[in-house]
Amino acid sequence: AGCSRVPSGDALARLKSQGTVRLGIAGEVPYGYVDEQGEFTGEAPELARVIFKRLGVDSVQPVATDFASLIPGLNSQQFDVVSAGMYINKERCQQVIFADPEYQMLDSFIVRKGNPKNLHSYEDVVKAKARFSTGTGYAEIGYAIAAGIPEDDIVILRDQVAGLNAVESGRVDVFAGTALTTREVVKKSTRAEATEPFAAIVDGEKQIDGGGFAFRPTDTELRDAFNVEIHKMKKSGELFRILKPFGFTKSEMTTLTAEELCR
Ligand SMILES: CC1=N[C@H](C(=O)O)[C@@H](O)CN1
Repeated sequence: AGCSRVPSGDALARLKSQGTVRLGIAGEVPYGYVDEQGEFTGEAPELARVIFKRLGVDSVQPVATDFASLIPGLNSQQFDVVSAGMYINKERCQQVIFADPEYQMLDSFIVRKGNPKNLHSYEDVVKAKARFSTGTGYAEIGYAIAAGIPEDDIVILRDQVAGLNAVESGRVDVFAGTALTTREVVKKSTRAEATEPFAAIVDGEKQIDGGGFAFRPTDTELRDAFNVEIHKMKKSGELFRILKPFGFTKSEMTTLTAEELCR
């Protein structure tokens, strides 16, 4: 305020003086979304509310975009953090920095009821020559390619709701997403179901993903302050209490670190 100056590198001081932090979300239940009452919620925004308050930033403000635009939107200042449960991986770590993950997760498919093509893995999709889809910018694109699904055959959809519609209408056989995303979105459907969660296989290794908050590469102090809080919440059990109402299980809590997931 007034003539006091906040150094551009000090994101936390800037957010404190503004009193609000803008959270990038992708309209994905239960990670970050606006609910039927018009309330902004999700595991990541609810976690952000608690942590930023402790850091001295009182309010959070949503900025909705599609998943593929989260990293570009962060780096072009459209919001201050990505609050969408984004999987931490090597490619993304070259563009943003991550807090340690708040959860770990497997993948799953949305398929037609009864799973007529018997699809339980990316390898099954290849064998059955099934029509495969996933979301724009999703990590699952890479898992499909790693399993041998031709890149040109992958149908890229806006989000999991578009995915459900495409499966229900028979336009595609499968939509891949996080196990939690698929199990949430099929709740509204009588014509589609989610498969059991499974691990994608990349370079012969089973993939366990960890999702966390992303920050601009210059905002290391903000990221570090956020990490201090998240570690305290892991220790006390508060993290699981916040995530549980969004459908997370104990087995989806994690000790993985951003550092190891970035490798
Ligand atoms: C929470 C989430 N994670 C995956 C990813 O990070 O690419 C995608 O499935 C999109 N949504």
